[in-house]
Amino acid sequence: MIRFDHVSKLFRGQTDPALDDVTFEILRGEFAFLVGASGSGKSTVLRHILLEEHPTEGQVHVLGQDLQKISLRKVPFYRRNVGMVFQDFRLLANKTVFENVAYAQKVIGKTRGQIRQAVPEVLKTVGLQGKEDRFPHELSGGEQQRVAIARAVVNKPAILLADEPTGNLDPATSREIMKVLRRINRNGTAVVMATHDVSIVDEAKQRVIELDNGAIVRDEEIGVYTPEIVKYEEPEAPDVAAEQPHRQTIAEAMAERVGKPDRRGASAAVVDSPTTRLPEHDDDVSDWADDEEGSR
Ligand SMILES: Nc1ncnc2c1ncn2[C@@H]1O[C@H](COP(=O)(O)OP(=O)(O)OP(=O)(O)O)[C@@H](O)[C@H]1O
Repeated sequence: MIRFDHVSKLFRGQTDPALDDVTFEILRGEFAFLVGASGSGKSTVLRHILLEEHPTEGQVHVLGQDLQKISLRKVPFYRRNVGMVFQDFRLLANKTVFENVAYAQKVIGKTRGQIRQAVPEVLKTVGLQGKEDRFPHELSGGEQQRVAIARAVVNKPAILLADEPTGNLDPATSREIMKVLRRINRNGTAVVMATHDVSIVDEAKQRVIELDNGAIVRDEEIGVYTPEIVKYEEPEAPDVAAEQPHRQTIAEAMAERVGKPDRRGASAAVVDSPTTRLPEHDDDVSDWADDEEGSR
């Protein structure tokens, strides 16, 4: 559905690439987080998917199309498949909730009847029923973001891109917005979300792709924001006794002197000796156990 093949991006006038040999694939209906420090390249990845940037090297395929081959004329049609939400909502201040969402339908030529059906439906999905006539300044931040999400998905795009959608919201409101995004994802829309929100990522248990200086350094099917650092542990002290070369016991030395009896005889002869070593074979161990028992 979304495939980056060795994508590098060097912005004009820059010496370091914003994307450095980035390769990944996001499947239909997947939910993936993009994480990484500020400037690591998350927004640049999203802007490539939205066809706002072109790679310096490599290819981006979305919905089976090589984006480099889409003619300028077809870009608006392509973008209907990709909804986008931002940290700062970007609503039209002089339009109501209904009008903000309806606008996305109007520009692609939907009829009034279609709009009258689709807008209330999507406002219900994002939990804004009853607030159709409010203006953005009459809404909380979380509600404004719900409007922005409704506007982004009203045309039923296959992909929803979200660039820090919870960046301006408190933790409880962020969680609510996450629920809305998960609901949209469950309805079949792939969601790619760039975020710095540690608890949102940790709680979601979804795919996590981490960028560092434009390169992918981690891609986990079910990831967290920061993987646990593996603690360094001192290696266990070696088992000195086990590593010592075989030292002849008194019994063995005596046995050697009087001819060569079997090992059982030798062991049995020195059962109380403090210098006796444990026998090396299983049959010898059971013999030892019997002898120990008997000597107590
Ligand atoms: N239009 C541009 N011209 C030049 N450099 C740019 C441009 N857009 C982005 N960059 C640079 O590319 C790098 C990646 O930026 P990007 O915005 O993708 O990072 P990010 O991970 O989204 O950061 P943040 O978390 O702060 O949003 C940065 O070094 C940035 O300065």
